[in-house]
Amino acid sequence: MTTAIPLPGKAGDGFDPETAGGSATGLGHLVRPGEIDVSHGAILYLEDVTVSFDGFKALNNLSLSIDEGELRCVIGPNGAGKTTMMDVITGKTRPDAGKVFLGQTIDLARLDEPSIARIGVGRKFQKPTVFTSHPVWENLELAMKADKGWWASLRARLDREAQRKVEEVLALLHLEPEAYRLAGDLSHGQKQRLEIGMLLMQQPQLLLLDEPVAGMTDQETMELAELLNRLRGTCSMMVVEHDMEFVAALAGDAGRVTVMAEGRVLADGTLAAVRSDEAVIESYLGR
Ligand SMILES: Nc1ncnc2c1ncn2[C@@H]1O[C@H](COP(=O)(O)OP(=O)(O)OP(=O)(O)O)[C@@H](O)[C@H]1O
Repeated sequence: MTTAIPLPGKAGDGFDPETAGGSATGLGHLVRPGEIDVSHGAILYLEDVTVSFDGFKALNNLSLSIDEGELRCVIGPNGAGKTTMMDVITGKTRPDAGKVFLGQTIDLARLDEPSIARIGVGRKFQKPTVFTSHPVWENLELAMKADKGWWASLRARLDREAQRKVEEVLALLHLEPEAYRLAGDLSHGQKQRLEIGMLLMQQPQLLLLDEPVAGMTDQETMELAELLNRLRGTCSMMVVEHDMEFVAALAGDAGRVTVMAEGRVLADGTLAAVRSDEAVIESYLGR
């Protein structure tokens, strides 16, 4: 199955099918703009990824894959390499070795940060970054317009399309009553939800969330868990988090949780399985 995504696909936009696609990787065919090949089920595939900082291996032969539509929680002690992994996926850090693929054919290790964002990988950092002096709805509209290369030529369509999309995302975020408030006046939890909404405006295929509930109240934490659960099926997600209540609300009984330690996967399975894993108890969760 292939999934259509809005790609700019024009000269000079940083996306190069020759280097992104199959001819460069030996996978047999080129990636056409607008498609992510998830025919083997995986939206993200990392194999033996290593990143060294002055000889220290922040990632040490890290291998993992995420299925299309999956919501994967990643946990692990400080310094396990979770942020470095996200840096590699988003093109912020180049791996010294290993494979990093979006779908079957898009070699992320060969693309720069803006190109990776544009082909559908959205990233949410820990701190919310919203346009505080603009109303909530305008933050969403601006996020859509930020994808300027593609939209500029579709200006007439943009207004209708943007309005529909803003309304849809506001409803999804449960921020309709706040639509006309300044983003700077929102609570911390609402700002975090708004920023996720800004990423959704760009229709990501894969959303990476780095410790999204840090600093949130319990209620805000559960509201965010509900939002991410509502997003299931619309995009694949990887959530790095230390808050185990939040992880439990996302993973449920059957969801897969990956535990990282020392730059690699220490354990992987249901939350109950990793919680009872001796190595995980030893290195992270404690008794
Ligand atoms: N730019 C860098 N230069 C040197 N060392 C780095 C750099 N970035 C990360 N590291 C080191 O790599 C290791 C992994 O860091 P990383 O931030 O990826 O871990 P983490 O699992 O995200 O931790 P936390 O849960 O605290 O956010 C750490 O020991 C960190 O000090």
